[in-house]
Amino acid sequence: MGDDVSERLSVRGLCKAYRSGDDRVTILNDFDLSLSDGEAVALTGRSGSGKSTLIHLLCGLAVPDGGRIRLFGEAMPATADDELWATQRRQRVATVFQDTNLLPTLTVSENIRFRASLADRPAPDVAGWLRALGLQGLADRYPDQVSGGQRQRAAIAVAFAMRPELLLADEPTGSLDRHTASAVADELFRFQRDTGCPMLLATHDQALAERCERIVPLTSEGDV
Ligand SMILES: Nc1ncnc2c1ncn2[C@@H]1O[C@H](COP(=O)(O)OP(=O)(O)OP(=O)(O)O)[C@@H](O)[C@H]1O
Repeated sequence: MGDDVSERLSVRGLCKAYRSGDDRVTILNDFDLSLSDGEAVALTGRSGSGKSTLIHLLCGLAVPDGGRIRLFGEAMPATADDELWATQRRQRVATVFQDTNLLPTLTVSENIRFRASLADRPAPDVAGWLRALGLQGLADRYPDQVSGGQRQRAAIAVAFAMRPELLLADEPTGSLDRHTASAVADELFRFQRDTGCPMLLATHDQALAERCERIVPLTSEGDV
C-alpha cells in the first residue's frame, strides 16, 4: 500500500516497553497514528499512559522496540544517533516540553534566535513572537529569571520562530492558569492555521484537546 503524500507523520505498529525490576511493562503496543498537513491532533490519556513516551519516540529521544515511524514520507532509522535524522529533526520538528526547552545560559531572545539559526531559518521577529505570547519586556531575562508559565510560553515562541514543519508539544499549557492557557492555545491554533504546520498535543486539558480535529486516547496496561 502506498503512503499518503499529505501525511507528515505516520506511525504503524509502534511498541515500547520499559523494564521495571524483573518485569517488562508495555507502554505502547501496536500503536498507530497519522498526522496530515495542517492537522491538529490531541493525545490524551491518564498519567502514565505513555504520552511523553510517544513524543520522545517521535523526536528521537527514545528508540521503539518495534513498529515503524515515517516522518515527512521517510522511514526513521532504528537508532537514536543517526546524524542525518538528527539534522532533519533539528531543522523541521519543533518540540515543546514542560521545562526543558530553553538553554539556561541564553536570554529569552537569544534562545529564540539560536533555535531559529539552528533550524537554518532567517532572523526571527523576536519582538513579534514575544508580544503574541504576552512576554513583552522579558526578552533580556534568563530562563531562571522568569516564572514557570513564562518559560513555557517562551518555549512556544522558540518553537514558532524555527518555523517547523511538525510541532510536537507535551502539555504545552500545563503550567499556565486557565486564562493564560486559553490565550496560549489561541496562539497555537492561530500558528497552525496560518502556517499549516501539523501539531500533536499531548494534554490532560480536555478543553484544549477538544479544539483539535481529532483526539487519540492512549490506554495503558492497567486500564480497563
Ligand atoms: N525511561 C524510563 N524507564 C522506565 N520507565 C519509564 C521511563 N519513561 C517512562 N517510564 C514509565 O512509562 C510510563 C509512561 O510514562 P509517560 O511519561 O510516557 O506517561 P504520560 O502519559 O506522559 O504521563 P503524564 O501524563 O503523567 O506526563 C510510566 O509508567 C513511566 O513511569
